Amino acid sequence: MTVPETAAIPKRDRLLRRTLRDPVAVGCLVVLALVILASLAAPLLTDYAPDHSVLSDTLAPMSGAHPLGGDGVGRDVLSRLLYGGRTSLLGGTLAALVAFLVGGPLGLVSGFYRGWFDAAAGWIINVIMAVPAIIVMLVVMAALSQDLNVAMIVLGVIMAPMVFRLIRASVVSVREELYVDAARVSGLGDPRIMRRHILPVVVAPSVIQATQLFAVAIGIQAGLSFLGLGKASQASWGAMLNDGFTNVYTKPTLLVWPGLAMAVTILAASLLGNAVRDALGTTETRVVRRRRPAPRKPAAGAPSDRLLTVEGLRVGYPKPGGSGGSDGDKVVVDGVGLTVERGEVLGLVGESGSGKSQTAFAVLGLLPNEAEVTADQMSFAGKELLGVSQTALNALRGRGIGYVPQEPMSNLDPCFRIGSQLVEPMRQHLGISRGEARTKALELLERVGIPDPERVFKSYPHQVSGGMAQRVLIAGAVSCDPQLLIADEPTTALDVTVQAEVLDLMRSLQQEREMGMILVTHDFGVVADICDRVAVMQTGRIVETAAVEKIFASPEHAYTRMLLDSTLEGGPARAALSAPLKEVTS
Ligand SMILES: Nc1ncnc2c1ncn2[C@@H]1O[C@H](COP(=O)(O)OP(=O)(O)OP(=O)(O)O)[C@@H](O)[C@H]1O
Repeated sequence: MTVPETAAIPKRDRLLRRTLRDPVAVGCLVVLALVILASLAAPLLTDYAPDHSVLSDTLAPMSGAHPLGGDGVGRDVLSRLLYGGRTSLLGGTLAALVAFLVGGPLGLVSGFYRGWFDAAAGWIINVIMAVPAIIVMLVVMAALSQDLNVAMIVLGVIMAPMVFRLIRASVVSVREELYVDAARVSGLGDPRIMRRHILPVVVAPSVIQATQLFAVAIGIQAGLSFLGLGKASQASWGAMLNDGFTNVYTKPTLLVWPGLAMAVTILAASLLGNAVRDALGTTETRVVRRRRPAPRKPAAGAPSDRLLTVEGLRVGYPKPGGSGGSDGDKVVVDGVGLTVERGEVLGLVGESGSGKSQTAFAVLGLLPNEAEVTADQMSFAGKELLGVSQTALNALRGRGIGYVPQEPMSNLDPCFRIGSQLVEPMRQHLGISRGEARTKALELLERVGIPDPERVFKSYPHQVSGGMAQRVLIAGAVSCDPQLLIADEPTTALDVTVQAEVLDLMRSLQQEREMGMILVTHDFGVVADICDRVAVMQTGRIVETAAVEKIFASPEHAYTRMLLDSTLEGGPARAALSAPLKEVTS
């Protein structure tokens, strides 16, 4: 289990540097820069004001005085082209900016928090979309202002739904990623999760959208001025097109210059957007798992060594098309009770679908929003877990309760180096400096058996093996010194030889730190290796809880016997561990 030697760690180049490697992007940037510079430098490049009209220059040919000639009313075409560029660039920028200012935050909050805010924002967005854009802009211009910039601000509001939908969809897909859940489990708060995991994913589609909106807005603004709207003193490419059409038979070149300017600007903006998207790369979406806090009873006083107390835990989901009442729920955890003492490992075993993960997620507060969670008691170290705020849960997760997931790769954010994913939760929970967190992270990586911690620290998740990634997650889970570790089938996704090593590591960490641990598994071999007590689950209920020796020696429940029989008959022999196994009798 080493980082592949051939996989040199690539530099995470800055966006600009990566974009500049694309010749198309460089060409587009040059074109846009020239258009912007020429518009800004208009007073230096021409002596004529854009609305200065000289009768004798009407339809004047190209000359030294008028390099692009005169238009239908004797104005200098070059001057109007340059000053018109200002109007178009400003209009495009205003519309895109307003669309993002309105749609961006709404999409972010809606996608992240969903619920009533999402419903209300969706309703407002639908109303905006139902509004006929051109008519509204015509009315605004006719009734309120002849200023094209005002029309562009209105256009920005009208285009905001596009931004809203794009950003909301991006946020919804990424907030359901396992690594976002993992960040939550490690106790990171919403603002930090949003900044680190959500915003980077939103940037790429936003850049494309911004360039498209910019281009569309330039086209619409030209259309408005082509119709004769806007102040007469406000030079624009659309007004130039209008003048060109009026004189299309006598001087068709009047159409060429504004048409060319618009085409080049819009094309450059669109191609630049594509190039930036390519430089940013795309993101994939993965498995869905969400969480929900639920209301419940206050915690009763807990014995001093008792870490976790769960009594009467019930998790249900509304059946599709059901009435929504608890009677119509599909119950997946039904009256579960369990306890974990300091330094104790509790195995939670059962067949697939028996409710083991749902029980673990209920304790972590990571169940989906639609889950109905109730319990007579669910407390950690005397603190109630049900019905508490997300802030309180965030403070607890990572620091009080650590979590080791089943699939290591999907629980690491592919966009960030491993080191940064270890350092952030430590800085937040332990209040230590970046340097201290880095040192601690390197020590932890070494402790979990990673041979070259410096190198792995700087690696991206795709550069390490599955077993290595699981070690990284174990290091992360114990990094803030939790009292309780919840491990959900931590070795299932690993190959057999690595499974034994990872189990060995978890056991030694648990013993050395005197952590309580819940080990979710369907493997009695794992139970024998590592657990002190076992709770056997069948169809959402715990049917038997006993010391591991007792379970193997004299299982009481028929289901436990059936599970043991199926495990012991012809099951593959497990690899030997470096630490001694628990003595079990069968
Ligand atoms: N969001 C959900 N909506 C409805 N039912 C769900 C949802 N999530 C899980 N379930 C159901 O809950 C039951 C218990 O699932 P759980 O994941 O806890 O099983 P498990 O014992 O951990 O199995 P495995 O070992 O396969 O993970 C399953 O029948 C599953 O289909």
